[in-house]
Amino acid sequence: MPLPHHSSSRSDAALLDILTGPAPQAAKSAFARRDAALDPLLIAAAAASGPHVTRNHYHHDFFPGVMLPQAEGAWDWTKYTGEDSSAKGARKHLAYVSRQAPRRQRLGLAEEGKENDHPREIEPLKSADNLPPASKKRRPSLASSTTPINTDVKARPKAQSHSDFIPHSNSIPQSLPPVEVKCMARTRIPTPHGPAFLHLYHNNRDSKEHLAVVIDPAQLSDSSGLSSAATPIRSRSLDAVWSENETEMDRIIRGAYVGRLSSTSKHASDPTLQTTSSSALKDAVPPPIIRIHSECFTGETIGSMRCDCGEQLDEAIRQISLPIVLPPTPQHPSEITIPGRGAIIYLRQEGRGIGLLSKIRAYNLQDMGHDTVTANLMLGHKADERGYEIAAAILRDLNLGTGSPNSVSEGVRVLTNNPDKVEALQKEGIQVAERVPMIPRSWQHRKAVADASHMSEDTDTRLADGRRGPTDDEKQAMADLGSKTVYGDDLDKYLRTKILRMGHMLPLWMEEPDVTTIY
Ligand SMILES: Nc1nc2c(ncn2[C@@H]2O[C@H](COP(=O)(O)OP(=O)(O)OP(=O)(O)O)[C@@H](O)[C@H]2O)c(=O)[nH]1
Repeated sequence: MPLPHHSSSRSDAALLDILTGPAPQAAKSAFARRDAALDPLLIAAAAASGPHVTRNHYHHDFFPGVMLPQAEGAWDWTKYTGEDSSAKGARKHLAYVSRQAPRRQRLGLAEEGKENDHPREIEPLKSADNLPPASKKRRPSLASSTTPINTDVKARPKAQSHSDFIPHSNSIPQSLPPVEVKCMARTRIPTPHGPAFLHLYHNNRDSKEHLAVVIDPAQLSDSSGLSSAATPIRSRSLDAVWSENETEMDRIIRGAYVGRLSSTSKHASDPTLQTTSSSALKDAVPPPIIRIHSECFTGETIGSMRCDCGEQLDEAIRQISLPIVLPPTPQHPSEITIPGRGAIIYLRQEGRGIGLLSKIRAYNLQDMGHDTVTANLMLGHKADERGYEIAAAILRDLNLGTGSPNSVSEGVRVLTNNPDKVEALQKEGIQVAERVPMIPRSWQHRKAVADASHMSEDTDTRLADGRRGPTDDEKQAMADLGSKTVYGDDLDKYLRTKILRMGHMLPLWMEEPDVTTIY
């Protein structure tokens, strides 16, 4: 059957003629034409119209097929010798020109702004389609907060306070709207430590998809949570009604359901239902553990042993999932064990907010003898460019640590060694009941081995010699505690700098005569 002759195909053909046909005489004087078989500007335009590329992706300069000799129209790079065929013996100088605007311009950075402090340029959230009406209760003032806190901030080294490097939230330009977050989707993720529920968030501050990993047995319960020992951790924005036309299936597909989703069980959540636990055990349940975790491609994806980020993420899921033993009470004379619960807020802040490209450059500086702080400063970055306003907004959306009557708990326990995270959350009105230290696994293993065998003489000698590789006993202990354990000189240097220059609240075990005192 002959194809219908559409006007669009005529205009396409005309466009093709203009692009590839002989240059008309009139145009010659006005514009210089580019009639090369492969016009680099056209290729650049095609590449630029591809999927959105953020500065944290590694696609810059990617032109599909150009490097492949077999690709149609591609330059055969296997024939490239570096010699200029037109000028015998002369070396061809290929100018490399970056197509990226200067970093500040690309990010729209205010002179002293942080990575997360820029208004989102793409599809900003409208408050109308975002959150259900927030509680009228005012956020508790920090000054009036009486919650005991074990942050031990005073113990931070005086020599180089980390807060010198991190701008505080009051440095955010006044013109920025308050942070709003919306949970776009949620799903169940089985992990080696038990089930978790991944929540994906959009926000009005940056164009990154930040995440929350929620661990809470109530996520699998079909009931509203009234009967469970603790109030369930649920996202207000996810459970809200998004539109009048939204069907039950729409809600379920985006994750607004209760219980375990299966072919026979599909129950959309009911945003009007009260989810606060009425259990007598409620007050005995300790505050949930939360961790604010920054993305680290190298540590989490390729198992880099330069940092402990990969193991920290795994360790956080493990610790939050640990069962909680409730002590006996007059109402419940015997111990009760309930599953662990809490959340990890996973922020897309690669390299403490400087991005993967800069972090890779920083690693090269570190290999040349500079520490992680100096390397950042040498590249024109701050030691730490992270902000935690979005993390606090996600915690508020999950009703964690807000202190409001329907809050999951009065406060939260924060799994971190970084005092700045604690301070930042408190400034945002999150009630921090306690800081839980993150002990590097290699230290935990040494402690475990020391406890078990009182340290073999061999290990004592090894430590006295300043060597830090694990013995066979320690390796066995590592296998018991989890396989993703990192150790080595690079990591030791990194941890040392975090303690000495960034104020991280960990004892400097390398200089402890007795390693059993690392706690
Ligand atoms: N710039 C830079 N970033 C790094 C380096 N090593 C790890 N990171 C990043 O640091 C972030 C994790 O920060 P950490 O300092 O390990 O931990 P923290 O989150 O501040 O503190 P904790 O809560 O105690 O773990 C991730 O985004 C990593 O990509 C490094 O050498 N240079």
